[in-house]
Amino acid sequence: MQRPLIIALDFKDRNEVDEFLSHFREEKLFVKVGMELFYQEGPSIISHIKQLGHDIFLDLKLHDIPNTVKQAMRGLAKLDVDLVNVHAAGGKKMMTAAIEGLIEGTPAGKKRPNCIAVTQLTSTSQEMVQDELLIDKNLDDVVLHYAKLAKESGLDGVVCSTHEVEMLNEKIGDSFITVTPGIRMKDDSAYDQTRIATPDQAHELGSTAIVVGRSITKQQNPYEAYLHVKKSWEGIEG
Ligand SMILES: O=C(O)c1cc(=O)[nH]c(=O)n1[C@@H]1O[C@H](COP(=O)(O)O)[C@@H](O)[C@H]1O
Repeated sequence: MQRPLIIALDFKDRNEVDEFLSHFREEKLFVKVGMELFYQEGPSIISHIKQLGHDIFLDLKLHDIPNTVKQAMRGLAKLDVDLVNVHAAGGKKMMTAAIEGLIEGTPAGKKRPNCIAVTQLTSTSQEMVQDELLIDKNLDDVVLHYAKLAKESGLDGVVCSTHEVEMLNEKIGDSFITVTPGIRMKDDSAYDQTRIATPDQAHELGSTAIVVGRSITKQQNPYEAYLHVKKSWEGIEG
């Protein structure tokens, strides 16, 4: 992966997507389709965006018994997306099954989508890990453990916060993909995110890719906001 800036298309329908993408003229983008949009529009939204020439991260965060995840991934592999994900909390058997499903479902001659595992959501704090998930460990240790499980299961990388990237690059190696949401420009509201960072911090710390939603999509001028985030991510501006 060439260190993409992934825009989260967290919109309610195709009309909102088209309106948003109309600001971008000829630019080739890497976009993320998540639950909000996919549950409403279904697979046709993927072919629609593909026809426009953009790369796609299909973010459905699969988390179920191994067989269900395997069969679901067989289907998703046929959609010709570039990146999919699961929750690492589903365990090694589930993650291995996800890869098997992707391999089986990928049409001959095509490359299977990369598959990454969510370690701990960027909305999760140390307090939540202890008080709600009842995991009596440091959040960093939990992220590292889940990342190791993902690696052992044959996945291509993880979703984590920017704050864990240096540790993962050091302990697992920087060819393991780290996709980091929770990205905010300096003065933006964090909203529901907890472990946040600016794009230039993500650049400095070595994220493979950043995922940016509201700091672009909810701005008055999304194209300007995108250019601003992009410069920061490329280390050109803070
Ligand atoms: O898998 C994800 O993309 C994801 C994982 C995670 O830990 N945190 C997280 O925010 N995301 C997604 O990244 C996007 C972040 O959006 P903003 O908070 O608006 O920038 C949303 O679409 C989330 O679903």
